[in-house]
Formats: sequence, structure tokens, C-alpha cells
Amino acid sequence: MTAPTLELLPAVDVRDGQAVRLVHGVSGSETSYGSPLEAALAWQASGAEWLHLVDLDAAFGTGDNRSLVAEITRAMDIKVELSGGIRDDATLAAALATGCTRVNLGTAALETPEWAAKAIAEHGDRIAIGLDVRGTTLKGRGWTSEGGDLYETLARLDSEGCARYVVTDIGKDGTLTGPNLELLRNVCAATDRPVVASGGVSSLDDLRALSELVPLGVEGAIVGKALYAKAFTLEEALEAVRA
Ligand SMILES: O=C(O)c1ccccc1NCC(=O)[C@H](O)[C@H](O)COP(=O)(O)O
Repeated sequence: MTAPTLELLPAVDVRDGQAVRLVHGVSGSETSYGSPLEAALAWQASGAEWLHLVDLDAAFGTGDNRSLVAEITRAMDIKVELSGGIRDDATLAAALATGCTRVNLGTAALETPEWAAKAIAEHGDRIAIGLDVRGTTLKGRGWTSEGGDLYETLARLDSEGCARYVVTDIGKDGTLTGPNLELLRNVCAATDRPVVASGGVSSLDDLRALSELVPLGVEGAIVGKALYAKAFTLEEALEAVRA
């Protein structure tokens, strides 16, 4: 039997209707890359099986791009993971109604844990929890507010039946400095649920290093800046994780 390959999730982060990249997730640090729909379609045409689609305005509380994000999700033939500002019944219902494969809850898991637990119980595998950390401290509200200890929260979410975690080292995000492999190893040691790695991928070697963590529980990797900066193509990335 062949070992599973690392899933790749090219990212489209949307701010004010544009595809952007941030550095360390800081509002105002964005570089614009034009139409998010065109970016999403381009990743799909390049062979992506997943799209990681983030509404940054909803995450930061500076408005939202919900109708655009829904339009992009509906235009995709591939699986879509939706993130950003999904924090209550209305935003969760709207996100799930787009037909996305799953949604990421971040802030809600920290600020309204009972609501997040209910969402996990009701929607199972369609809910992933985004664990966005500096060191081992979780961050919410577009990574601006403190949200407690990573490992305590992970234990709580495991006990509530969370299906999957998306783990971002904010210090690495958008910096092209390589993923935090130690953090990912530690998270995989603390949970038996699959982990999607996010933040910092800069090279095909980074993707090969993440592939080596698949047996530990790393299921996928979100890739943003490296693709937009043309450090490699998505086709090359897909080939590298297959090899
Ligand atoms: O995902 C969120 O909800 C979010 C909220 C606030 C700021 C950033 C957010 N997400 C960013 C991403 O998911 C990035 O696209 C991803 O980590 C890729 O990082 P990189 O490859 O380093 O560009």
C-alpha cells in the first residue's frame, strides 16, 4: 500500500475584494494580487484538489467579502476550506450553504467554546479548528487577541470530538521562512486528529519536509506567499509531494 501524500491547499486570502498576502497576518501589511476568483481558478487549473479561501475582512472585523467568497466557492469544482469570521449561527450557516467542503473556526473556539463545541457536534468533519499561535499562545480576532494555551485548548477540543486542526505559526505566516516543523511535531504528538500545516512554506524542500510528517499526522499544507511570489509553481509542488 502506498503512503498517503501530503494534501496541498493553495491559499486565496481576500481583503477588500482583492487577493492579498499579509506578513505575520498583520492588517495593513498586504500586497495585492488582483482578482481572487482568477487566482482560485488558476490554482484549480494547475491541478489543486483543495482551495483554502480566507475572508480577511471578516476575520479582522473590517467588513466582509461574504458574497464574493460564496461566488468563488460555487465556481470551484475542487474542495474548498473556508476561513475568516465564522463565529455564530448565521455566519456558519452562510459558510456551509456555499457548498464548501469544510469551514475553519478560529476565534469562536476561543471566545465562545460552547458554541464551537455545538458546531463540532452538529457538523462533524465539516468543521476544522484553526489554531493560530505565537509560541504556544493562541490568537483570535484576525490574530490580534489572546486566546489561551495551545495544548490546553487542543485537549478540550479533542474531548469535544474536533475532527481536524489547521495549525498556523503566526511568526512564520507570509514570511517565506519555512514552516515550524517542531510546532507541528508537538501538535501531532498531542492529538490523534489530522493536522493541516499553515504558514511559512518557502520552497519545495519545505514541502518535502512536511511530507515526512505525514506519518505523524500532518495531512496537508496551506501554501500562500510562495505561490504568489513564484518560488515554485503549483504543478512543481504537487509533483514534489508525490515523489
Ligand atoms: O485564516 C484566517 O482566518 C486568517 C485570519 C487572519 C489573518 C490571516 C489568516 N489566514 C492566513 C492564511 O491562512 C494564509 O493564507 C496561510 O497561512 C498561508 O501562509 P503563507 O504560505 O506563509 O503565505
